[in-house]
Amino acid sequence: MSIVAHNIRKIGVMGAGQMGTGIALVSALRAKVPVLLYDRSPEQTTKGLAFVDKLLEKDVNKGRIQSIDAKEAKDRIQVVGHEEGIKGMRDVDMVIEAVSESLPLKQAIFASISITKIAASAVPKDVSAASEEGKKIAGRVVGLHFFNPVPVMKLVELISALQTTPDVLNRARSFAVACGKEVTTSKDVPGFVSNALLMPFINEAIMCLEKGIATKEDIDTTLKLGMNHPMGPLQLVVFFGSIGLDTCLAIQQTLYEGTRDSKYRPSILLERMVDAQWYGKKNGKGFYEY
Ligand SMILES: NC(=O)c1ccc[n+]([C@@H]2O[C@H](COP(=O)([O-])OP(=O)(O)OC[C@H]3O[C@@H](n4cnc5c(N)ncnc54)[C@H](O)[C@@H]3O)[C@@H](O)[C@H]2O)c1
Repeated sequence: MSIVAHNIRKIGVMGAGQMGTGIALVSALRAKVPVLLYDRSPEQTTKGLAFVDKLLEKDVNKGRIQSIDAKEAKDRIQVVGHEEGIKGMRDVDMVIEAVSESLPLKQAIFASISITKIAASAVPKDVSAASEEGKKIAGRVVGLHFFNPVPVMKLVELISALQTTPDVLNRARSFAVACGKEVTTSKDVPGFVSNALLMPFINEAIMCLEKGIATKEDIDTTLKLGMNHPMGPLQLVVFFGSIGLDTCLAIQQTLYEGTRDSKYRPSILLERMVDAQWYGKKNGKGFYEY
């Protein structure tokens, strides 16, 4: 596939949490694009910038980049002040949204985010989604699914909404490539490819444990040594640190409800673990003790 020029001269990143700062960093360091970073919490922005400094310093110390590259990358990231807020993002070619989900929506993270729905909601109320103007507005929305930690994980999953124009899709792909990522494309389905495969895999491993088919250690060892996975599914389920079993359950429930396919039924043991508030690494107790 030929790569089109992304023609992105400046980006805005909304949210300076784990994902937002990672995205700002790869955009500034790899794609060498100026970044405007905005977070509703100034403390979070300060924390995010300190994290960027730490990662750049580590790259320099390990000889992966020169200190001049680190300095230039850092200089490309500018914080949008609180007074300006979102309006400070006016003159950018692309805005990447990486804010936390609101609590009711949090239930749906990763699995239910319909890019098509987000694109439709970009159309102002007084404009018809079927009009030329409506299609043009919604056509500019595209899904770029980065993985945590962004500077380390090599993948970006690219998701086209029903409305996304081919030009926007191609430019988004080029941008992700410029950020040093490999890009895969997924249709806009619950979980995209990544979580539609990963979550049932983890859920099935929990079902094996629930049915007493094998011990947790044996389930993990089977996949590690037999299939060369870097870690077993019950270790992986909490590897994401801040995520945990509660989020896994929410994703699995969303896959189940979003597809109405019984193969996605969440394991009862997973539900009970969450009832017990044993979420994994993030609070110290899960299938293993942390
Ligand atoms: N952490 C992961 O492993 C991971 C992986 C892939 C996708 N995601 C998704 O990426 C998004 C961000 O996740 P994260 O882990 O970086 O979360 P996070 O909680 O670390 O950071 C989110 C940031 O968004 C800010 N924020 C919230 N509402 C805002 C608003 N209206 N305007 C500006 N800033 C706002 C918060 O202050 C916070 O700093 C979420 O939607 C999450 O589902 C996360």
